[in-house]
Amino acid sequence: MLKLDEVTKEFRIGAFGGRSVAAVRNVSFEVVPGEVVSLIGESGSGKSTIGRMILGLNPVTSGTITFDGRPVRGGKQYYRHIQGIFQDPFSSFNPVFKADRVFDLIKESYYPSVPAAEWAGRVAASLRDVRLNPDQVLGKYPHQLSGGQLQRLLIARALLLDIKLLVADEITSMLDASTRIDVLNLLAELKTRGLGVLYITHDLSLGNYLAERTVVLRRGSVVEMGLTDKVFGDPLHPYTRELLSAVPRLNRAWDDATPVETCLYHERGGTGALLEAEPGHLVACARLPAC
Ligand SMILES: Nc1ncnc2c1ncn2[C@@H]1O[C@H](COP(=O)(O)OP(=O)(O)OP(=O)(O)O)[C@@H](O)[C@H]1O
Repeated sequence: MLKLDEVTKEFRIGAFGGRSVAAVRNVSFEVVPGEVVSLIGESGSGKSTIGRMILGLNPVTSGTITFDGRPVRGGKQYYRHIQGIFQDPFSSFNPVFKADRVFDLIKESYYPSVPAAEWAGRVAASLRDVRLNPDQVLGKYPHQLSGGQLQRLLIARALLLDIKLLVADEITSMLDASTRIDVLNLLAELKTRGLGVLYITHDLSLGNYLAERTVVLRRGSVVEMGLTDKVFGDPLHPYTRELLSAVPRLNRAWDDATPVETCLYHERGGTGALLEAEPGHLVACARLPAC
């Protein structure tokens, strides 16, 4: 369904754009229908940049991103199948309009000929799908709804389309613990309907809870990926181990703590490409500059 092949993103920086910074380097992975893939890594590792490229909001510098075999192109038809939901639900709503205007916009763009009564029925069904009571959320302004309700409203909006892939970028990080679990359970339920989810998070426990497969990103490069059970149960890259064992410590950054001398592959002539440690479990050499 979604395939990233050697995707690199460089941003021009500096006063006249004279320098560039590589935010994402040679990243390849796939998301298939009915699967949650979690993309994890510390702040600045390139997770959101990948999400934005998939959503057609940032162009790739090199490599390809394809959806059902076709390159990402943005536009109405693309967004019929792929939707993104972001960390701060309030930023997705215009505070001067009622929150349910997001449904009107979908109707105007995609279903102009659907009669109003039928559309109201579809909206109500979609809200119930995300366990919202239409009577409690329709007709309200964004500030009258909670963050969790707004996130679910956005998922309900996506469900009104013929959605196949949801890019969920830190969508639970602003929610309280119980609402977070509700939204995660909702995502878990959606995948049973065949939806693919790219779940972007820096919170390892949430990725573990939800995802069939996990991609670990460090400084724009994939350092390890595979079945979540394998990556979490038998982490091979020192950075993954450090992430998994990390208890926040005020005076110590992850980078300082990463022991690169324990790389399993360097002595075997690792080239920077991911090596298959066991079927479906890939890991990078930890001593190479890209790591
Ligand atoms: N428009 C931009 N121009 C220049 N640099 C950018 C731009 N967007 C992102 N970057 C840089 O790219 C790198 C990756 O950023 P990105 O937002 O993808 O990281 P992230 O893993 O999502 O971080 P966080 O978890 O904090 O959101 C960072 O170094 C960031 O400063």
